[in-house]
Amino acid sequence: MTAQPSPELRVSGLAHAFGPRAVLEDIHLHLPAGRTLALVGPSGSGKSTLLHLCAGLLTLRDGRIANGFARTTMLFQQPHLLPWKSALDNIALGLKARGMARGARLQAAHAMGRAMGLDELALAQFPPQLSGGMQSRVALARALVLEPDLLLLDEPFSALDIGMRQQTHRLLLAEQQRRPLAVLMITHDVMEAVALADQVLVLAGTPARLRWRLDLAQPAARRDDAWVHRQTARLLAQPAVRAAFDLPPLAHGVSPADAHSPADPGTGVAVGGQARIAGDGCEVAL
Ligand SMILES: Nc1ncnc2c1ncn2[C@@H]1O[C@H](COP(=O)(O)OP(=O)(O)OP(=O)(O)O)[C@@H](O)[C@H]1O
Repeated sequence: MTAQPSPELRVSGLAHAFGPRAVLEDIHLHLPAGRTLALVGPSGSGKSTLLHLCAGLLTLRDGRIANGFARTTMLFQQPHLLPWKSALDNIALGLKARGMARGARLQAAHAMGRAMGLDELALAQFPPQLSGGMQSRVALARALVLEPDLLLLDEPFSALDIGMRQQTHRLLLAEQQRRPLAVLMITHDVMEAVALADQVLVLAGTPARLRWRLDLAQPAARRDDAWVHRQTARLLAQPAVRAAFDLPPLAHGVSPADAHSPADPGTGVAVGGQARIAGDGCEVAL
């Protein structure tokens, strides 16, 4: 018997335009099962457009998107909960749409809601009675209860405070430890990308292209705040990344090596150009 190949999402040579306006150009990415890929970039650089193309919500103009995952679910910035249904019923909605019997779907929704840190009271309440953080958890539970193997995240944690955001990150990572869930996320928060992702891609320009790729080998569950701060500082010290975000060059004498972590230096690569990585002994030219 031959083993089934592991599913993956592969984007090759993607380009997109809205009318005459070219938005994305020459985009390549690869997301295997169980991994997390984060897209960061300035506002208007096409992150949502790329995510929506991967979700099949927009028609691809050029290039190829091969999504080998069987179940893809997308989580939006707004929780989009039904206000007249309890949190529990909101979590169970997708299962209902799948035709699962009421008893079974409520049981599965209850277990996922509890795993997402929602107590009995919260599960019985209606969305307007819940805090923004709890609403986000309900939305995450509603997505995860469908057991997607690819989760597309369109900044769903952006409205959360830092503590709530970190708790939600832990819940997501716990789910990824349970099963090989692949995550493609976009975020404005470079630190969030570095905290969660195995690979960070920086998108910028008009039309936007991938400008930098950072591979992080340290498992996300083992990254602490200090590690995340160091890696983020190191990423933001790269001239190509600074240019992407329109940040001024660093003052002379400040080196990305200052943020070097011997435990896991990560590997940064300028996409489509020469890359010279200071401080980690890794030099890659594409
Ligand atoms: N449906 C649309 N029709 C026309 N132009 C669009 C449409 N959707 C997005 N755009 C334009 O495409 C560009 C990329 O938008 P997109 O929302 O993908 O960027 P983004 O990086 O996600 O931005 P942000 O970080 O602000 O959410 C922007 O200039 C935007 O105005």
